[in-house]
Amino acid sequence: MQVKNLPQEFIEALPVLEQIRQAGFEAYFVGGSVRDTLLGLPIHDVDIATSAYPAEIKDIFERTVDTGIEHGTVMVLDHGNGYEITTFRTESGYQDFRRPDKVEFVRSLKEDLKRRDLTINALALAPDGTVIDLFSGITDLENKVLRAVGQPEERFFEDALRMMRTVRFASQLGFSIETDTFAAIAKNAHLLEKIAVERIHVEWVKLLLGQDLKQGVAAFLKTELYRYCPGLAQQKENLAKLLELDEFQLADELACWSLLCYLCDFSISDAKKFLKSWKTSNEIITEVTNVLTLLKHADEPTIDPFSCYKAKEKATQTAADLAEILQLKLSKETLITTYEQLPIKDKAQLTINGKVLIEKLSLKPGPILGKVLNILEHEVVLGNLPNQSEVLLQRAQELSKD
Ligand SMILES: Nc1ccn([C@@H]2O[C@H](COP(=O)(O)OP(=O)(O)OP(=O)(O)O)[C@@H](O)[C@H]2O)c(=O)n1
Ligand SMILES: [Mg+2]
Repeated sequence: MQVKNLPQEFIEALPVLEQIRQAGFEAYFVGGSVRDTLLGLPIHDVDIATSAYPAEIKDIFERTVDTGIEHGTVMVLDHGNGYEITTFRTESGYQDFRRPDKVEFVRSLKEDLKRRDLTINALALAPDGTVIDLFSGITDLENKVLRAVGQPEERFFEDALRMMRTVRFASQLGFSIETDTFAAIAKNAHLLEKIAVERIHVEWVKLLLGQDLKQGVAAFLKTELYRYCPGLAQQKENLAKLLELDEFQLADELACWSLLCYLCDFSISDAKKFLKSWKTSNEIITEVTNVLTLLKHADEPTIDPFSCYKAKEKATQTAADLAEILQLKLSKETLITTYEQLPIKDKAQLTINGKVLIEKLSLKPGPILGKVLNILEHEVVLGNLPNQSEVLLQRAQELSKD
């Protein structure tokens, strides 16, 4: 097969491949960018593989950085963008199911491709556009099949994360998993326990953001990979609720975690523990908490404006999107409109503040002042008082006397 029009990202990298070839070595584009090009999808990282050893690459180019020299990866800076160039390699002795005991550099493209995870990821693209397809990856792309290269179990023993990658691709691409590959995942799902949660996290979020999430989730459940993910072992039925929903597409990581926590019916403190076990960022934990607090009103037709004010824009938008996906009684429109109609979105927008109250009303800093400000904020947010300084000062005066 021949790719006629190379994507711009590849065209820009051609001088790098050309320079390696002129030095007498082979060089190809490999990995996800080749797969995505053949699928007509945008590409995000350009990986280059070569028969030249790292030391040889460093001789060929002037500006290089040892970004992953022990795996055979050198970054070349000579041609504008930085390009990661990895020497063809084979690996052996995966005693811990995640890293090879030994990486060996080789001169043969075939040796390199045959230790890659899936046939659709084991394609190489030559600078002239020729696709090197040694494992029928193109047929699998056409048939929308995810098939491990060679013996599936061997590939998953090499790196157990590949099992999560496979279900992630099922979701991203809407492909089905070939029978033997599927059976090998089901048999070895427990090996996922050997994998760092940070790596599983990346795949899990990509799975949930996939356009064919149901396909990915169905495989995740059926292979029982879920049993070896943090906090999900007891959640089979709740996860299966994802399969019952109408078609939907999640917007971002916050939506993913919020939806999960909601479907699992986690309390705020359970949700925090769950998210911590996945090592999500503190920002995600805070925002998910805000979304779940809003969704406590899921069965009510309206929501009080102060709840939206407290949750802020991002969480309200996310709760609104989930309200639509879950077809809650509390509708998307209600959440959005309630937020948009807030007289103020932030305390800083109040026409008075502590300093003003101290100056104009001779109030003293302390709990009373704080309480007065809170009441004013509340009443302005609820629309009970206009956000006008004279009105607020007058009300503050009354309140401070109480
Ligand atoms: N556990 C892994 C990770 C990666 N690869 C190989 O390395 C390539 C690049 O890996 P990576 O960028 O992590 O994944 P992509 O397949 O490119 O997917 P994405 O589009 O998400 O980057 C893969 O295509 C595959 O050939 C592999 O065999 N096993
Ligand atoms: Mg990639």
